[in-house]
Amino acid sequence: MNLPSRNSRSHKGENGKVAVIAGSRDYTGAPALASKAALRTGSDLVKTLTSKDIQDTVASYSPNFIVRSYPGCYLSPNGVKPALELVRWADVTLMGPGLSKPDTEALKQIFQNSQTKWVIDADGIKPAIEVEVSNAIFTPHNGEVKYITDAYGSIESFVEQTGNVVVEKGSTDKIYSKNGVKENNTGTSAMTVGGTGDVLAGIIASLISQGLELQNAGYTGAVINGKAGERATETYGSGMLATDLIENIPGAMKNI
Ligand SMILES: NC(=O)C1=CN([C@@H]2O[C@H](COP(=O)(O)OP(=O)(O)OC[C@H]3O[C@@H](n4cnc5c(N)ncnc54)[C@H](O)[C@@H]3O)[C@@H](O)[C@H]2O)[C@@H](O)CC1
Ligand SMILES: Nc1ncnc2c1ncn2[C@@H]1O[C@H](COP(=O)(O)OP(=O)(O)O)[C@@H](O)[C@H]1O
Ligand SMILES: [Mg+2]
Repeated sequence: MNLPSRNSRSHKGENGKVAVIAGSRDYTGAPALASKAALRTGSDLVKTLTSKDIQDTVASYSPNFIVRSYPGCYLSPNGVKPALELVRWADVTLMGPGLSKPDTEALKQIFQNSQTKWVIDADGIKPAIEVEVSNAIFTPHNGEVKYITDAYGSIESFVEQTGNVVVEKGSTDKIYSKNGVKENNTGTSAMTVGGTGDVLAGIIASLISQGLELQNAGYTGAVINGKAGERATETYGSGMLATDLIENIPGAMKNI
């Protein structure tokens, strides 16, 4: 499995710049979980864009975070400009975790006015499909897959027609791309705890920011997430939290 490599003469930002557009009044954890997971996977810089009402809350979770905001409690039209600026800065943008009730038109405008690589999760999935976003990895759980199958009949025809990659999450993750389907069986049932999908999305975004191709980032990310979950379950059993999983990402990466 090829992981990102770091040369000794790299400078700040060279090992990946990730934008995370996530969170809302309803979910303050998701942006932090995804952002910290991206840093722990090795990206140099992660900038998190969220709603003003939770900006200080998210920033308070770690001095490693760079948190920007748009006015209000949910993504709305006045979030489009800051989002487009952040997308231009980043190597890859993660869109979706915790957005809850984003203004769909604003979300679509961000997708349609950006040329970048995307990781699209949770509340970003349905709008992204509706505007036919490309150059993207989608990370639906079993409930969110319906947005893809309702629109394209099957995940296989979605990836065939769009060239996108899909990580269908579950006890066995299935990674679909034009080259077929790969399975990941790592992980434990303790990973059904809330937030492990937000973590996976951050891991995958980080791997893309460090140079991995979409399909490889999807599969490698799922393996890292599962291995980190196994390590955290050894310590905490079914009391494992998504934050415990994040702290086990570096150890998991060393052993795959
Ligand atoms: N600490 C936090 O801030 C967290 C924020 N989260 C955010 O919460 C929002 C909703 O997340 P979820 O969709 O997980 O939670 P929900 O409970 O809102 O699930 C949405 C729908 O999907 C179904 N569903 C959920 N998980 C499923 C699965 N594995 N298989 C089949 N159906 C499933 C549910 O029954 C429901 O109908 C997302 O934006 C997510 O990013 C979650 O990741 C949990 C942690
Ligand atoms: N039984 C299980 N065994 C291993 N991994 C699991 C199991 N159930 C869920 N997962 C993993 O947990 C994560 C769940 O993602 P998701 O439902 O989006 O969580 P959340 O939205 O709460 O962050 C996925 O990475 C999935 O692979
Ligand atoms: Mg999720």
